[in-house]
Amino acid sequence: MSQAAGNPYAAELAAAKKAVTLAARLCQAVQEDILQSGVQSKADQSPVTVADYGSQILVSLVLKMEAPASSSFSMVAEEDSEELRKEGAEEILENITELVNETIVDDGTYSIYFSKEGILSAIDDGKSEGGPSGRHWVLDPIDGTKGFLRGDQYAIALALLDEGKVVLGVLACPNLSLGSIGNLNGGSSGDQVGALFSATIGCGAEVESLQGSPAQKISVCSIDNPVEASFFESYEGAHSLRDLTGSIAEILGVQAPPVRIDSQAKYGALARGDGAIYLRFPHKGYREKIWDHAAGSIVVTEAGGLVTDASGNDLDFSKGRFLDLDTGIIATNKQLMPSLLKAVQDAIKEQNQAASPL
Ligand SMILES: Nc1ncnc2c1ncn2[C@@H]1O[C@H](COP(=O)(O)O)[C@@H](OP(=O)(O)O)[C@H]1O
Ligand SMILES: [Mg+2]
Ligand SMILES: [Mg+2]
Ligand SMILES: [Mg+2]
Repeated sequence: MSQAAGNPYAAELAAAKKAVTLAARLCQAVQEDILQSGVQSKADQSPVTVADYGSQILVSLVLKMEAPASSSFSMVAEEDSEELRKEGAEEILENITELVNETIVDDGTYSIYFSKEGILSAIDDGKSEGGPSGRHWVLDPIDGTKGFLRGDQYAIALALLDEGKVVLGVLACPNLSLGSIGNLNGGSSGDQVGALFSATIGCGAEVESLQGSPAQKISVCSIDNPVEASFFESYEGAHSLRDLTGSIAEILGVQAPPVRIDSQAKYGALARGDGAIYLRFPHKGYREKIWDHAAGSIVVTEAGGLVTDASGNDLDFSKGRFLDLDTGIIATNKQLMPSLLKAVQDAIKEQNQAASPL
């Protein structure tokens, strides 16, 4: 049964899929011709490209045009216009404007033209604070910008929060193969690239090709012996503590080396059973943002998996732009979660003892 049947969020799901598919087209065009000159540094020194901004504008445009306006539009998104309003940013603003207008014309659905001022204000559509009441779209226009710049994995990640809960998520992964990327479920369409994952609460998770193919139900792997498991983690060493993830894997008895890829493509791959575990342990003091996990986590939970913090608590997306947790995030299937949680606690204890021996 497809997610469309009996899905209370069917219209929103259709709008979300259309939005990330159009944004993916823009991102692919930019990645093919990476505009190094178009890479900006944000105040926290993280990279942002014309494609991050362009993707954010296209997603908000499509959602405003297509999603039913049951209440006023609210979106919690990663990018804002601050850097683009600064002196010296004229050229990049010009590039974004051109890129967005060209993508809209090529697509042909909308007769809309953005001025530069229109571009700036469309980016700021994403300034909502979210929270526990009402509906809020949650967008990461390019998750894994570092992977995007390297020509590797990235995702356009869009979710819908309803009364503080994630009720829908879509993940466009333009560089992810439709076949398995792990060694667990030996996919058959390995050469085809461009995956679109989607999930709605209570309706399961699916994957289809970004080019448009019938959606197929997906589910997490059924491994219950950690020795047979493999785990995903960030490609970027700075995004997760590898000493800790290494000792968790060792305690569990995981034999396979970690699969390191960028972005929420990790959640998508986990949801279709390419690997069994996802570990993410940022350095102390790092605050996780809701757009880095909202879409990915519902894709995994609707595929039958679990996503929790390091103590086993559900992630709480109702607290605003940040996730309120100070440990890490782990995801796996229901069979492995108890032993994973124990291994996480043991590894953290070991690490704390090593840091302050009696
Ligand atoms: N020091 C850090 N620790 C953990 N995550 C970080 C980080 N610095 C940046 N990030 C986040 O890691 C995301 C990428 O995750 P991954 O490592 O799984 O590819 C980034 O998303 P963006 O690329 O959207 O900025 C960013 O939000
Ligand atoms: Mg970023
Ligand atoms: Mg991100
Ligand atoms: Mg991003």
